[in-house]
Amino acid sequence: MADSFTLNTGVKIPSVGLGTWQSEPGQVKDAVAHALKSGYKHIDAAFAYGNEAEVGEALKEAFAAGVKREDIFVTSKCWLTYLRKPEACLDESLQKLGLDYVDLYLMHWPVPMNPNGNHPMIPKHPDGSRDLDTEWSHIDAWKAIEKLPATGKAKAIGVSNYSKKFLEELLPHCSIVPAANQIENHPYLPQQEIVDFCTSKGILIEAYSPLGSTGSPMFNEEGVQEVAKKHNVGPGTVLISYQVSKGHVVLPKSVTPSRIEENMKVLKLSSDEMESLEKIHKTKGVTRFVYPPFGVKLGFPDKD
Ligand SMILES: NC(=O)C1=CN([C@@H]2O[C@H](COP(=O)(O)OP(=O)(O)OC[C@H]3O[C@@H](n4cnc5c(N)ncnc54)[C@H](OP(=O)(O)O)[C@@H]3O)[C@@H](O)[C@H]2O)C=CC1
Ligand SMILES: O=C[C@H](O)[C@@H](O)[C@@H](O)[C@H](O)C(=O)O
Repeated sequence: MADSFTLNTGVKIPSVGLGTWQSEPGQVKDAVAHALKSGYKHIDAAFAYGNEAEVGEALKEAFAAGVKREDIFVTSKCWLTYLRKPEACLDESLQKLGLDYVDLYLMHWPVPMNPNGNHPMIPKHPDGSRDLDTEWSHIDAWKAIEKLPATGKAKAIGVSNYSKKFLEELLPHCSIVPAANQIENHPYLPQQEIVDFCTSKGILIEAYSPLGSTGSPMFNEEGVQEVAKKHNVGPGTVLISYQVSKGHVVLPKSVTPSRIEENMKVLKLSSDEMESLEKIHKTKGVTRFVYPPFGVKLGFPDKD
């Protein structure tokens, strides 16, 4: 199975990366340290996760112990209240991570939010709805992000949570085609439409919430369990291997040492097994586990 894929910049990206969303301060440093000791070469971080300083502590210790910066692939993401000035968000992330550059920098969602609202991260209107920056489009945001590779602070740039509809809007305006689109992906949400579109444009898919997010609900799916039984592995290994078999980077999150190790295991699944996993959503229905209430249509067929 592929240990890495190649971005449209020509740079390799390790196929499995450690997720860090909701990895609590007090736990995330140990999780990243354990992952790096166990052989992970890829960490998925974000400004919005509020834990990049601890991720940075683990990286710093690993580098001091002999791990080379150039052997680790680090992703961060520009938060939505910074989409008018992404370099400022990147600078804050770099400072916290203790790095001079990230390997990949993503627009977290194509939804600019008011940078001068009542909260630095999730500004809201008095009625509780999210306070969006309606004068700044996701295309304006991408144009600002396109300036970052020239600074040397982001080796590659990409997007996250882009539907086919939004990418079709964006691509005609791009000087740099996004290197990746990080989207939710698992057998209840294969998103084949956006996957095929990205593949046709040379945009690599990164699968987030591959286990179904918090509490790994996809572990309960019988179709996944059946394949797991055949290989005498846990359902997580099947869910992770499913993504790598599809040519996707996969980003399982865990703060539990044994799970962090388990999640590195990638199996070759047969075409029959892949077919059975691909079919699950047709009978069990489509489920999207991560969909914040932005109050805008993001163009995903299951949400329109
Ligand atoms: N771009 C975006 O908008 C988004 C990006 N992401 C990225 O993708 C990553 C992964 O997605 P996420 O939503 O965190 O969810 P995951 O699908 O990775 O599931 C994480 C959950 O599964 C549990 N778990 C992990 N491994 C195992 C295992 N082997 N056995 C049993 N349980 C397990 C974890 O528990 P525990 O930690 O307690 O072990 C946690 O509760 C994120 O951390 C983030 O980096 C995620 C969502 C949105
Ligand atoms: O990466 C993880 C997710 O996208 C997360 O950052 C968002 O869902 C955020 O909590 C929000 O409410 O908008």
